[in-house]
Amino acid sequence: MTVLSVNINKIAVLRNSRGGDMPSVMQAAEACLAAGCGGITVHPRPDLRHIRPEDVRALGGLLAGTQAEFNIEGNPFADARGEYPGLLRLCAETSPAQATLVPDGDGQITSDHGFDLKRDGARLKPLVRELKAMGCRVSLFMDADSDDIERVAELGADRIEIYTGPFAEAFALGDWQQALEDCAKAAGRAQAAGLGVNAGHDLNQVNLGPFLRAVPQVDEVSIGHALIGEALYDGLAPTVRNYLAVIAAARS
Ligand SMILES: CC(=O)[C@@H](O)[C@H](O)COP(=O)(O)O
Ligand SMILES: NCC(=O)COP(=O)(O)O
Repeated sequence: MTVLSVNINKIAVLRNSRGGDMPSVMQAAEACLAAGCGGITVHPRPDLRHIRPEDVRALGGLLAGTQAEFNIEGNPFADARGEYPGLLRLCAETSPAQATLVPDGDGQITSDHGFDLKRDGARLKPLVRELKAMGCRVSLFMDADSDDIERVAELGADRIEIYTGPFAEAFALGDWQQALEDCAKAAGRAQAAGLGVNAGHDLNQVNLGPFLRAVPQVDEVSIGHALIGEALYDGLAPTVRNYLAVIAAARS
């Protein structure tokens, strides 16, 4: 069954807008876990606009006592600049089940592209090795139409995360067959190369079912923006359960 990992960045955005601890990132994670999600995802960024290092550490402690997976996403190159306790240091401190490396620029509003491994492969390789030595599964954020999928395995990583933003955008416009085919092809190539397949970005309760039916290899979806938005109307636990029902229906 495809695992649902809930990205709780947006809980932190709301909290940070006032300071204090309302809404609580920890309470939100506990509610998602109690509702049956299989993991919690966070994507700390150097500007600390949402999830902060202390959140990552506290979540690491919470997740360590459960069967659920902790997935930390982020740009591993920010560590080298020493500006904040970046992805590798946070992984060393919290031992997540999975580290997902994403080639974000610091100023980006959100992630909008996967790795170009011809450019970044050589400097990613030692970082992948370092994370694997910590015991993390390593996933690389990749565009669905990338011609570098097999290279992910050569770098020693375990999975790709397909960047589903273009599919979600095409779906909203009602013309999504090509984007979906690109995702299905990327998943097939990853599987043939011995890699697992994750997917995420702008997935929601409407586009998730068609996506999963077309891409049967998907091990995990990480979903945040839409899920937290929908939870404002329906509640966090019912919304998580709605996503689990979409996944179960697509996999039945
Ligand atoms: C890699 C990815 O698609 C997500 O991690 C997404 O970028 C969430 O980060 P934000 O909440 O900062 O948009
Ligand atoms: N890896 C994708 C993720 O964690 C959530 O992305 P989004 O649902 O907030 O767009």
